[in-house]
Amino acid sequence: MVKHHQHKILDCTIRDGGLVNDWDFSVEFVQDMYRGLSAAGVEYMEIGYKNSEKLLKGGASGPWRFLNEAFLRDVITKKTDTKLSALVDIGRVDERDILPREDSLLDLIRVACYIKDVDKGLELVQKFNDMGYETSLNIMALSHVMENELVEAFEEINKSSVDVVYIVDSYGSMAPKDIDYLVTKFQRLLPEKELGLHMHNNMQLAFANTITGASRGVTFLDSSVYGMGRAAGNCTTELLLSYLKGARYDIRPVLEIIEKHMITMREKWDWGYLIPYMIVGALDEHPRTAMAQLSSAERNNFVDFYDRLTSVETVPVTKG
Ligand SMILES: C[C@H](O)CC(=O)C(=O)O
Repeated sequence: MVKHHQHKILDCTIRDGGLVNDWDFSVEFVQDMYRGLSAAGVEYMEIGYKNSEKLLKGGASGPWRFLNEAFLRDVITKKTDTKLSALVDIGRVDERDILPREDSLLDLIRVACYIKDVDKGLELVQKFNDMGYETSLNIMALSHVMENELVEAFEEINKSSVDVVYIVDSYGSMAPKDIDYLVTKFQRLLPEKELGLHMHNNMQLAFANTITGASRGVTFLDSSVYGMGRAAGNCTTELLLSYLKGARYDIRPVLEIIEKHMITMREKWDWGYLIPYMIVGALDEHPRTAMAQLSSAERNNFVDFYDRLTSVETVPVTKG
């Protein structure tokens, strides 16, 4: 078994799960989630996005997409040892919306970016660090990143103040051998940074990938309760808690959240093991086509969907 004490579980159900249901979570659910994760010993809960409504052509989304500090104080009336984090996207966050850490309930701000925007991501990181926050840089879609792009990014990251650098498998296409390879590379080239893993479950490997990273010394481990996250979802919090065990963790409060809230949610919204998500994971592609397929009348025409994605006319041109 992996020693648990160096790891920090970061549960991102509200943030990543919000991509499934347009952040249609009740306050009661989020409060139960925070209480349950705290009782379970989970170190961080990501309570949403801190993007700016002004910078996004919104649609109707719940408040967890554009977190507001006053609202947050009404929801989280008693802060526990479980720290709170929020995610921001490059170009979608208005830094003026972010209070200094001492005036905020948030502890950690995570900056999501693609490899081409690492410089912009690090500028934001610097600002948030200066405001007193813990920070992470989450490099998305790593399965599409070229070696030379990574090496260039590492040079900038090494010079930066970022605390944690995340390996993100946005397309859920990675396997444990890829995690081995990437973690070894990140550890060698970013010796002073803590590492994190955010895995999607298209190939049903998110848990295997996460514990592979944990056994290699990755400290920040993302998960979501009942795997609720975009498309095939994430490594599940309950599996991670059971596997890492130790005195600090207790799975029971998380089972309570699932029983009370998430069985009905799973009936209402699609996430998890669905064939179109498996297909895009196997093809190492963004899940948007699978999400569109599942919202259409042809949702179960798997063969046609597969043929469309693999026919020569529709195969995207790859770089290099
Ligand atoms: C940066 C986040 O981890 C974004 C995300 O969920 C992704 O899969 O990409």
